Amino acid sequence: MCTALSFNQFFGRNLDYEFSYGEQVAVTPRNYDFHFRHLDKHESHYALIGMAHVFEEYPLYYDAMNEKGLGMAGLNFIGNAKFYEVQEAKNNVAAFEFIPWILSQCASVKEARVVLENTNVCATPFNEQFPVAELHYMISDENESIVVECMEDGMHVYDNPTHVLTNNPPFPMQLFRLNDYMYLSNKQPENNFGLDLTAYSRGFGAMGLPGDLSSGSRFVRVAYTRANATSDKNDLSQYFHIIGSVKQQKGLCEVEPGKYEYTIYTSCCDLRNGIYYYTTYNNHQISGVNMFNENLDGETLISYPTIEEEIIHMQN
Ligand SMILES: C[C@H](CCC(=O)NCCS(=O)(=O)O)[C@H]1CC[C@H]2[C@@H]3CC[C@@H]4C[C@H](O)CC[C@]4(C)[C@H]3C[C@H](O)[C@]12C
Repeated sequence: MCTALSFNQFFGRNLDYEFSYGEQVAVTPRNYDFHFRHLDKHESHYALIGMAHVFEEYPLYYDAMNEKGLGMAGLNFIGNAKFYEVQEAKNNVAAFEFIPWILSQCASVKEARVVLENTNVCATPFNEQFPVAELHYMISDENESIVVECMEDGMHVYDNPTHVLTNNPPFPMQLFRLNDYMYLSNKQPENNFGLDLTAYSRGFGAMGLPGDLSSGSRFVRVAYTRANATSDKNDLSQYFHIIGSVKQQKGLCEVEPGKYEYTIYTSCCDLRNGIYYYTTYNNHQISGVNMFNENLDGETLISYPTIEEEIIHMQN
């Protein structure tokens, strides 16, 4: 399972899975040619930074942002995602090209909405080794988030006032479930029993907040956490705490005998400053790659391997 989060200028996700495809922080400069499969288009575009599986110098992005401060992440949407046949009147974009397509030309969610109207996301696989991944997407800038779900009955674009996304079921059902939890509160509850009862510890107001790892429960938990989290000059730290409310510890979700889904990495794009921060399961220290420290006018991909070993700052 995965979770995406946008919190003020910070945007990113937990990547939860039972194995890693081998990913790197990849910077795509403005003159890199994406060779869009169904489009005859090679022009200079916005530069991108994000987490990608790099295959023969091509970045298969999982989540990324561009130099204008727009972010986009793909999360599993198994059994519900459906991509389409090539359609003449539209811009045909393979599902694996969807993140580059949006981020290379849109500076805001508002602009992305316009481009989406004319986009047909196609079921063209990258190659035989990588069949089409069944994903849905969150797109955010500093102010707004939307969710894009390509399904049997067409492409849906939803406003996302929660600024979070998990996996199944479809987004409107996730949102509806919040109705069941509107009583959750950061304050102590009132006693409605007419009996002599006491709230004998702090934190009673959120009793009933789902604690399990299912997608629907993570949605409620992270939406509640984000809705109540305070914001100050330490928002980067706060971002990691909010998304940390739904991280997956190895061993808690067995997907086949002896194989466990866990949070492989957590990313955090600083949309204002072009810095891609991340932590990995075994390295709690935040690492960062600043796209503006690279030559963004180049043509070749720049990538940094993720740091997987714990780095501890010893003080004596
Ligand atoms: C497995 C991940 C989702 C994790 C998740 O959501 N876990 C919930 C589990 S649960 O389903 O809810 O139980 C997803 C997220 C992004 C994906 C890559 C996107 C680029 C590329 C697209 C190609 O077409 C196929 C290969 C490719 C490298 C993809 C591999 C894999 O598919 C990635 C990593």
